[in-house]
Amino acid sequence: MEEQEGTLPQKADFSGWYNDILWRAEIMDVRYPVKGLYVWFPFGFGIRKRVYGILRELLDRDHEETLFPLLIPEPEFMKEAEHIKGFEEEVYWVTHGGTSPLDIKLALRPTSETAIYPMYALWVRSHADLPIKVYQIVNTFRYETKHTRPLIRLREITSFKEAHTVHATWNEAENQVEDAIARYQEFYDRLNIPVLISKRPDWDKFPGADYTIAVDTIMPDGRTLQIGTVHHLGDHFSKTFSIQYEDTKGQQQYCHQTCYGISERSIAALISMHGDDRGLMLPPEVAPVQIVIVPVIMKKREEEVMQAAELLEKELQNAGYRVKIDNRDLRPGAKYYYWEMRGVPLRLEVGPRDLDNGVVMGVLRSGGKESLPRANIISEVCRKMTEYTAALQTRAETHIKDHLFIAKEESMVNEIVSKGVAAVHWCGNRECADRLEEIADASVLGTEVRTDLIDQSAGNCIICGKPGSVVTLIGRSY
Ligand SMILES: Nc1ncnc2c1ncn2[C@@H]1O[C@H](COS(=O)(=O)NC(=O)[C@@H](N)CS)[C@@H](O)[C@H]1O
Ligand SMILES: [Zn+2]
Repeated sequence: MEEQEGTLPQKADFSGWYNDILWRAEIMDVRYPVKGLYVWFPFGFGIRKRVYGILRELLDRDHEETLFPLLIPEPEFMKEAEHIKGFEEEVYWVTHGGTSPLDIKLALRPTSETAIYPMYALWVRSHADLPIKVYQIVNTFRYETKHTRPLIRLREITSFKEAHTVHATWNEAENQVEDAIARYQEFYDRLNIPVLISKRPDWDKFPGADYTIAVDTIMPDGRTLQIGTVHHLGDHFSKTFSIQYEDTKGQQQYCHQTCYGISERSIAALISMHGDDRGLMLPPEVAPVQIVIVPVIMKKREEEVMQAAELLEKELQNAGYRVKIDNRDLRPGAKYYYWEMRGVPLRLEVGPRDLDNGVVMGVLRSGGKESLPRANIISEVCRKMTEYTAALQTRAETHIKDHLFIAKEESMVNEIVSKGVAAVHWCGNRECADRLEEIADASVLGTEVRTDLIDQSAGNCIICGKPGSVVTLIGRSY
């Protein structure tokens, strides 16, 4: 990629920073000639590969991965009324095969319920076939009319992980919902991304679901980003698609289902959460390059330094690290800038003086310079990576604390949501929510909030004063 001119905007100008870093750190090329469709640069794809590698590791404990077709025949897509209402404005249609019009037009999956569930009706016969826990990681298509944005709001969602499970009872499906939430919490913990988990209000649940639990994070500009959702589908879809099993008494029963999804928004959150004015800051587990070695070339001892650097690279590679030596003909400062932009956790500098003293200079991307004894460099690097990950985790924890505020009265809400998420008491009726959303110019994110950061005891509705109201999150979202 051609060297980029200019400098990365300050992170305080988050929108400018975010757009700029996507190409300056070679994540996504936004120049593709279709609105809402973007191209992964190989470096960005290296991050995606490792992020989704963690997701697969967590799901593969007790799910099976598979693949369903992209194209959905109109009759199947149009079967579930609420689902259609929720997606009819967003679905793309294929109407021709070559020059001949298709007798049945085909939807590009916006999500795959109506592709998968007719097949589940064939797969499920008896109690013994349950539970089914299957997921796929595919591209899906949604004709988003709101402002599209790379990794945040795409028309082709390139990395849509969707899990679809089938159970004998509503309660078993509810247990699966809880299990999925725990898995998502574990996934975001591994990425050091702090999340707020809450139950979406009824008018904002997934079309066709009984209820939706959402995983939100707070972006640097205080707006929330929904980075995962878990839906309890009850028996809505099983009745529509006749997914039934014969129970132990020989009775035909409708199944109960869940589905839960994560997209490349997880990567938008990863970039935004940890990045700073110098670029990305990646957790070691997902960094395409974990360590960069920069040899400090002094004319007379160049040969010796390069040999030492190559030996060090070998040793670290054998220890399992993703290492690169940067021996380009560039000033050291230009090299530091280049790799800091790409979020490399640890830089090791090797110069003649370091050789004489038997040390290697270690510089963590999260800050801090320390000369490390060359003799036990492997354990030293491991120690530094642990220190680095702890720094990311601390930033994550303070980030939520710094952006979540209790609002005791209406007048406080507007100020709070301009820089974070407000926690208020809400009686649960729609009029109060509408009034609240109007005052705050924000939306009700959810109730039954899973966090120990705020006192969850009931209080008086912030709008109508009704006692026994529940703690509710209000925020401005992407
Ligand atoms: N246009 C979009 N661009 C990027 N990510 C999106 C987009 N629309 C939704 N998402 C992400 O995809 C997740 C799942 O989408 S969803 O509509 O909530 N749920 C489903 O589609 C269910 N079938 C679960 S798989 C959302 O939580 C959100 O994080
Ligand atoms: Zn009220």
